[in-house]
Amino acid sequence: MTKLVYLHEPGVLCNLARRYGFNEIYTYTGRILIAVNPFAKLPHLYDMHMMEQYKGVQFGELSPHVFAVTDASYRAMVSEDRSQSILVSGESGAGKTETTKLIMRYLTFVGGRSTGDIRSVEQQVLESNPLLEAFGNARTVRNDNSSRFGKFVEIQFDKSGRISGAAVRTYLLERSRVVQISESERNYHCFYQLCASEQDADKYKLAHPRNFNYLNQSHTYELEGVNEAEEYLKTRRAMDIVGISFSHQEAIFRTVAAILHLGNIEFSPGKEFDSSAIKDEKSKFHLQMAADLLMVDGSLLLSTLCYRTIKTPEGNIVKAVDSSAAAISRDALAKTVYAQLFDWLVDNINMSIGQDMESRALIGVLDIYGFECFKYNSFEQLCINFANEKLQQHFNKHVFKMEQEEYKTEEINWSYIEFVDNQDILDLIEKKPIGIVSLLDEACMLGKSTHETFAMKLFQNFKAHPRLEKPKLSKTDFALSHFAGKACSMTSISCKTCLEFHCF
Ligand SMILES: Nc1ncnc2c1ncn2[C@@H]1O[C@H](COP(=O)(O)OP(=O)(O)OP(=O)(O)O)[C@@H](O)[C@H]1O
Repeated sequence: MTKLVYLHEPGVLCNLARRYGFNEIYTYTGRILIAVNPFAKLPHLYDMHMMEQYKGVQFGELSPHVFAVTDASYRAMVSEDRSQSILVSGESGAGKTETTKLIMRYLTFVGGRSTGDIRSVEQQVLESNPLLEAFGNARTVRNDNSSRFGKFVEIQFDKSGRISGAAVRTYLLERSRVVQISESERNYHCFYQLCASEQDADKYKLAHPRNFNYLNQSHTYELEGVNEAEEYLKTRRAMDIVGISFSHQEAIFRTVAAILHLGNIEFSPGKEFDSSAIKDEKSKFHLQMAADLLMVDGSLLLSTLCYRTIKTPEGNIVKAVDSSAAAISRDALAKTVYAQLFDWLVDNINMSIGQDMESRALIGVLDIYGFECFKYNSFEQLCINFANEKLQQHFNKHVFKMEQEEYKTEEINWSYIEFVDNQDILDLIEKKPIGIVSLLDEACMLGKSTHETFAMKLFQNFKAHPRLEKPKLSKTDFALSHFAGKACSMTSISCKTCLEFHCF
C-alpha cells in the first residue's frame, strides 16, 4: 500500500479490490495487515506447507499473510524477551474470529506445547469455542454467528519459547441483547437450543421461542441449516470436555430457563399512586417458575422488582415503583444474571485450559468489535467506541509519537507525519471529576436524575466541545464525533454516534 503513488482512500480501495480479484486477500500497509473476507474456503492458504514457508522468514519477504504477522510477533517475543499483542479489529462479519483462530494455529505450530500434553492449547481453546459461542454468539443482520463480546486470548510461553498455557479474557458482552432484539436478529443461541431440547425444555416448562418475550420480539427463530436440538447436545458435550460437572450443567440451564420465565413477568399499575403489581395469572406462573429455578422466594423476588430501597444516612427507605420501572428492574436482573453466568463459564474454561501463572512472556490476540454506529446507539456503543478510541490512542503513541521521537534522537532525516491526536475525546469521556462517565455515575447515584437533567448537565459542562454535538430534535440525545481509520495513517473516517442516555 505504501508504494502507491497516490495514497488516498479511492487508491487504497481500488488496490484492495484489484488484489481481491486475483484472490490476494491480504495486503500490507507498513506493518499492518489488511484482510478482505473471501467468504470462501481457501485451504491452500492455511495448510502445513504455508506455515512452514513463513516460519522464521523476514517480515515482508513473502506475500502478505496472517502467518507472517504472527511469525514476526513470535520472533519479537523470543528475541526481545517481551510480551506481544496482535490486534484484530473490523466490523461485524469482517473475519476477526476466523483470523484469531488462524493466529492460534500458527502459534501452536511454531511454539508447540512443552508439557507433552496430547491436546494442544489451540485444540483446547478451540474445543471451548462451541461453549463460548452458544452463550456469547447470536444472529445479527450481518452474521448468523456473530460474537457479541470482545475476546483477548493469551497464549503463554516458557523461557524456551514453548507454549506453557493459555487464557481467554472476555470484554463488553452485549447484555442488552438478553432483553431486547432488533428485527431479523436473535437472542443468544443457548436460549433457542434449550427450547429445542425436548426433555430438558419440558423439565423447565419451556416451549417454542415464540412464547417468550425475550425471544419473540424479532419474529426470527430459526437459523438456516442449523438444528437447535443437535446444537444443544454439542453445547452439552463442550461442557463435558471443559470439565463442567453434570450438576453445574443443570444449574446453568436452570438459570437460562429462569431468564426466559423472568421475561414473561408483566406488571400493571398498583392500587397506590406510582406503584405496581403483578399483571395476571400467567405472569404469576412465570414469576413462580423463575423463583423456583433461581431457588429464591417468589414473593421476595416480586417485591424486589416492585420496590426500590434508597439508602440514606438515617437508614433505608423502601419506595414503591410504577409498572414501567418494575419492568426495567426485571430486565436489569435478567441482564445481570446472564452476564454473571457468562463470566462464570469463562472462568471455568480458563481453569480447564490451564494457565501458566509463571509464564515468561505471552502473545495476546485481541479480537474486538470495531467502531459501531447504528440508528439507535446506547451505552454499549459508547463503551465499544471508547475502547476503540483507547486502542487508537495506543496505536498513535507507538506508531507515531514514539517512533518519531526515536527518529529525532537518532537524527534521522524524515518528514514529520501529521496525525490526529484523539486525547480530546478520551478526556471528554473518561476525565475525572467531569467527563461523560463521571457525570453518568453521578446521575445514577442521584435518585432524581432523568435523561433530560443528564443531557443538560453534559451540555453545560462541555458547551463548545468540538467532539460533542446536540442533535437538533432531541432533548436527551448527544452525539460524539469519533475518529477511526487513522490506523492506516491515510484515511480519516469521522463517525458520529447519537447516544440515547439510559440509566443503569
Ligand atoms: N480467512 C477466511 N477464509 C474463509 N472464510 C472466512 C475467512 N474469514 C472469515 N470468513 C467467513 O466469514 C464469516 C464471518 O467471519 P467471522 O465470524 O470471523 O467474523 P467476525 O469479524 O468475527 O464477526 P463478528 O464481529 O460478527 O463476530 C465466517 O463464518 C467465514 O464463513
